[in-house]
Amino acid sequence: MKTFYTADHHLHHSGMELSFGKIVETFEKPERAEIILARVKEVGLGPILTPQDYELAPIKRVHTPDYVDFLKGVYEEWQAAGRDGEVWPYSWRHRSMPPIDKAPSGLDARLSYYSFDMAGSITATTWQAAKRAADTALAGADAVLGGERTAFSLCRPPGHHAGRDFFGGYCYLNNAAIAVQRFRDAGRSRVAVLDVDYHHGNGTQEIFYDRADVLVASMHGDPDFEFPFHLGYARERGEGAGEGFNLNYPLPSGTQWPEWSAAFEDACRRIEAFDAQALVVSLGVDTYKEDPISQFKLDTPHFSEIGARIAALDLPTLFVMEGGYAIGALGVNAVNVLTGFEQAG
Ligand SMILES: NCCCCCC(=O)NO
Ligand SMILES: [Zn+2]
Repeated sequence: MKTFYTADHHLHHSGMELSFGKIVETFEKPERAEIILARVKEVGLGPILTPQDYELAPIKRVHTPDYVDFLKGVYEEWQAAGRDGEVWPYSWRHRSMPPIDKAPSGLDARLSYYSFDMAGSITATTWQAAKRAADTALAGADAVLGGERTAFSLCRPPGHHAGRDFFGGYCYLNNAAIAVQRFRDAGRSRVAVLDVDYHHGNGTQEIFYDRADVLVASMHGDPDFEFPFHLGYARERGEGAGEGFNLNYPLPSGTQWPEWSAAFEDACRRIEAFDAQALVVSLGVDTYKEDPISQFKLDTPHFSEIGARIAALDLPTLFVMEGGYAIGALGVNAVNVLTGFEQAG
């Protein structure tokens, strides 16, 4: 299996985050990608390739031009406003407030307009890192389009919380969604997304919510207790032409393999029925029992089983790295999915 990776991910590193009331070192740190890369090398998964620069067109097939322009330029605006350090939004619209349909002009107002939380900041080089993560996903998609049965896009920063025009949850560009659109633009008429990350992929849901050509399935911590809180319920099944093509499997805190795998199996069967021509897996491994910010109880061998079951879908498959923060087990757990896939033959 080919792995696509770029050291440019080091260009993004938020200096802190607010976690359970304390200011801590961010859990989404560069070390994560290095640990996974080391494990890829250790098991001899296959070639490790640097993605080319795909420029902006494929990104703008998913994200709005105004949002892309905002992400590219906001750090410079921040500096021009006489500010130093990192760019942080700090206020968001409440459900009682009248909606607005275009971006305000003020810097802080636009920061709020184009985000939904302050899990991660925007540094001087975050845009470059996020853009290169999107390149990494595109390179993986092109490898699969070029005939590879599967590929691994070791993306960092992750992407599944980023919507058409908003960042949050450590995500700025939706790498998986950009890959999905790449498959669609190459003529794969139906593409499935299987999001196995512990958190609901709210961004991916939002991007494809009104579309019947992309089936999105996600099993995750129930939003009643878990980030991103505001959506991810089973009742959210898509809208318009997309009705029935969004599948949420919210699960309770403490979920163990039997319950998690039952939801996963149902999602796999729905993907089989969808008759997709390609599959994008949002590969988060924060479902692991010792993940510091998550509440599921999967164990390391289970990740191999996940990979084997995905292989049984018998689809051209792109794995796109999302979350996972248990530094000691992150590499083994993530790569177990990939070796589990390959060993299933
Ligand atoms: N305290 C912010 C938590 C962000 C969740 C990140 C993640 O792993 N999403 O999949
Ligand atoms: Zn996650």
